[in-house]
Amino acid sequence: MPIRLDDRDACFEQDFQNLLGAKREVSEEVDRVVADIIAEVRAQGDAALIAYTSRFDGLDLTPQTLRVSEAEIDAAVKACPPEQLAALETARARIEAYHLRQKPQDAWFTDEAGVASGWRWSAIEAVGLYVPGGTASYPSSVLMNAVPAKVAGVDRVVMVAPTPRGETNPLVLAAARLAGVDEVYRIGGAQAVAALAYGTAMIAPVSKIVGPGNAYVAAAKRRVFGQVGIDMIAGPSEVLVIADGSANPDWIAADLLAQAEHDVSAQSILMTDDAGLAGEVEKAVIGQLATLPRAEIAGKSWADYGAVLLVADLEAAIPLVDRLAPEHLEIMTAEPERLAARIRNAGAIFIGGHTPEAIGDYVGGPNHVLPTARSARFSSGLGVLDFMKRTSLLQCGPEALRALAPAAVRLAEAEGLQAHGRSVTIRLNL
Ligand SMILES: NC(=O)c1ccc[n+]([C@@H]2O[C@H](COP(=O)([O-])OP(=O)(O)OC[C@H]3O[C@@H](n4cnc5c(N)ncnc54)[C@H](O)[C@@H]3O)[C@@H](O)[C@H]2O)c1
Ligand SMILES: N[C@H](CO)Cc1c[nH]c[nH+]1
Ligand SMILES: [Zn+2]
Repeated sequence: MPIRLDDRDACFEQDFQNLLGAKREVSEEVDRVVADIIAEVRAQGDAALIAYTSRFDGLDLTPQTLRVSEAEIDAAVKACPPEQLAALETARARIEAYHLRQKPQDAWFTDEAGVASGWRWSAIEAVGLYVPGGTASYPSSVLMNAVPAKVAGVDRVVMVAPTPRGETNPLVLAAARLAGVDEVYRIGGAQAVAALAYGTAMIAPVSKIVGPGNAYVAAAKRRVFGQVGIDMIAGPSEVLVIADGSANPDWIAADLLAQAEHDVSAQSILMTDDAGLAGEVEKAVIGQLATLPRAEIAGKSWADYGAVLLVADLEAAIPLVDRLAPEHLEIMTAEPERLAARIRNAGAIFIGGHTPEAIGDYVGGPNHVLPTARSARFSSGLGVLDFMKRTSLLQCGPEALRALAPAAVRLAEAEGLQAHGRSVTIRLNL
């Protein structure tokens, strides 16, 4: 059973802190394993990739078969049912339209001192996309990673995705083709992250790695940060549903399970001011679990990490939501917009009972790669800006330089940096 907390109980604050502190993805053991894997890939390159893929994914590869060939992608596209390809194209077009609006503007202006300045955005040259594939395959995550990369103008988009026992969902490859991915490798886990970061004989390194994955992937991204950029920590999925008595308990249960079925480490939480609704949702979860093919995963996630939080009133829920900083927040209350406007920390907000998070997973338009493990306090979902960087620009003519020089020279003196001062004054014949 999931834990139940009530903000009217004396022990609530302690129990809530325990909930916040529960480690679902970063264990020292996982981190130790990941450190060894990264070291091994750096030392042994493709041989290590092949050995780990055999061990963790049950797939025997050679250096030549690490990469998925264009012919295999052609065959995969042909193997996909047309209605699945059409759904994929619907999703791609909607994701592209949403992300096109995120494209940033360059700027160039001259101020009152006659100094011209501004900034210019440019795409990162080579980016690695991690597409999870351990217990489920994610064509939708291919689109969510690759479409904004292409909108940003990334030259080389490299995708890695594990294929346990060599079984590939053809729609994953079709999505890669549709979104314009340039290279696809059938590797996953920490070893794939290490290969993207450091390169091997067969895989040229990239400058940034993005995308979600399990605890091993999240730990590896943390470890390679600095060698390459990373987007965020997008680990095991989470949903927090805030609901009042007006909400439908069956809908809530379905949404809690939709997240729980991702991973035994996923987390689904219900927060409500209605104890009757809480009980009905718990009952509905048990009923719906019985009919789910992934009941084992979803049931374990719900039992180990699920939670039902009772609050005296919904006003009290707002600071608790901000402290939880969930990946996904669903609001099913009488006035969901009012509550949504007051939340600061959430990766994505789904407003009203007719906006299930699953619509956002596939075809809503916004990105489904979102910060987990409370990192929505300081980071955002994947977007076009993650694939770009900003260069600042500055230009002075003789008059502008003369206008700025005195303050610059004084600051150089204050910092004891003579050469700095001279590099200004030498241009002014002072
Ligand atoms: N936040 C998001 O945007 C988002 C989106 C989609 C999926 N997800 C999450 O992505 C995750 C997908 O997980 P997954 O496991 O299905 O696929 P995955 O691709 O993330 O991980 C599979 C890999 O994990 C490695 N691994 C497994 N057990 C290992 C072990 N004992 N030691 C070392 N390495 C090991 C293997 O290399 C394997 O290839 C889920 O947690 C899901 O919730 C998150
Ligand atoms: N809910 C996941 C993000 O946490 C994304 C996803 C992909 N497919 C289904 N769901
Ligand atoms: Zn999902």
